[in-house]
Amino acid sequence: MAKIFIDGEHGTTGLQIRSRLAERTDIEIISIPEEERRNTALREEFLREADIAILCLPDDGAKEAVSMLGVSSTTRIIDTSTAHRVDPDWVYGFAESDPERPEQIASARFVSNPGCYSTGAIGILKPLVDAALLPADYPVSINAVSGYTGGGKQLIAQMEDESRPDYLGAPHFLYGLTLAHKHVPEMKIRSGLQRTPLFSPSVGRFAQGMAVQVPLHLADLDGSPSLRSVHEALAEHYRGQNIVAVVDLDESMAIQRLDPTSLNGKDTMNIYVFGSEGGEHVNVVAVLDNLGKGASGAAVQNMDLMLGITPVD
Ligand SMILES: NC(=O)C1=CN([C@@H]2O[C@H](COP(=O)(O)OP(=O)(O)OC[C@H]3O[C@@H](n4cnc5c(N)ncnc54)[C@H](OP(=O)(O)O)[C@@H]3O)[C@@H](O)[C@H]2O)C=CC1
Ligand SMILES: CC(=O)N[C@@H](CCC(=O)OP(=O)(O)O)C(=O)O
Repeated sequence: MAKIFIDGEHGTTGLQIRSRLAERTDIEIISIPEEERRNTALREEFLREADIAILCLPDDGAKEAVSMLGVSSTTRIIDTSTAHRVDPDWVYGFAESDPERPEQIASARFVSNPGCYSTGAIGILKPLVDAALLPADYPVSINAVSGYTGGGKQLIAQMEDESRPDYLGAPHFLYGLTLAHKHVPEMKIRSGLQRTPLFSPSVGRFAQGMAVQVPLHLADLDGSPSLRSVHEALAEHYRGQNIVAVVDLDESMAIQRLDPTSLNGKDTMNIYVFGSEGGEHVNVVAVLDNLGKGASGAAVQNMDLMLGITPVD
């Protein structure tokens, strides 16, 4: 039976992976006690013992775990941090990106789990670049709102604990205001863009959930496609899998308000195409749970692919 070690299992992403694996009898979880979570010697022992280590640590902790294992170890790694997401030696673990990706993940030693915002943005942008609709030098803007668990234990405490001196009382705040968020290189490279996208993130006073919007000028896309052509390209890309759904165009057209928490607790993502027939613009929006397809759900999906396990519904 494959041994799984979640390094950082007592953090936000780690706990969610743990709960997804709680009922599984086809794998063995090797678990570090919470009070020993920063015991480097014990972590190294568990990292070496595991068949797959899932790193749920900040970037520096993830890099440290990889270097502790060294090249001779056979432990396979899924890293949920940003540390290896544009590293060419790591397989980017977005299984729905292209037809070859599930097999590449299945045979990889090193898999980098996509970021939460990046899953929404790349999930919209890459299929449009691949379909030769979105020019790689298009000046893309990405606007997003995340639930506050996206900021891990630190932001959760700041949003929930009113007694803290750094308590954040805002119902919604913008950040990344200089457009230099750490996810930008990942979004650019993994979407196949040549021009750096403008990314404007924000956080709302809700724990989980996320909406990522990419508004586009139809006339500046290759071939000036219609709204329906953009929808069809996305629907075609995601045909034949059950994680990313491209919502029916007429159904999308009827939506007036979109709730970023609508997929909470699920490991799937919805993509909506908005606009008016014959209009100038298309607004493509992804909704996901930042801790589902945006992190822990995707990590479990990648683990199953690496173990050759087909999940049962
Ligand atoms: N939250 C989210 O929505 C998403 C998070 N991610 C990524 O997942 C990773 C983990 O994030 P998240 O779960 O939110 O963070 P948390 O801060 O909630 O949890 C991190 C955990 O790792 C522990 N830890 C930190 N540094 C070390 C270290 N050097 N050695 C051992 N343990 C350590 C922390 O312990 P302690 O309590 O002592 O600090 C904590 O238990 C990050 O890289 C993040 O970018 C990815 C996608 C979405
Ligand atoms: C709301 C919030 O603070 N979000 C985090 C990103 C979430 C995260 O941890 O980043 P990854 O998904 O790439 O790992 C941030 O902006 O830094």
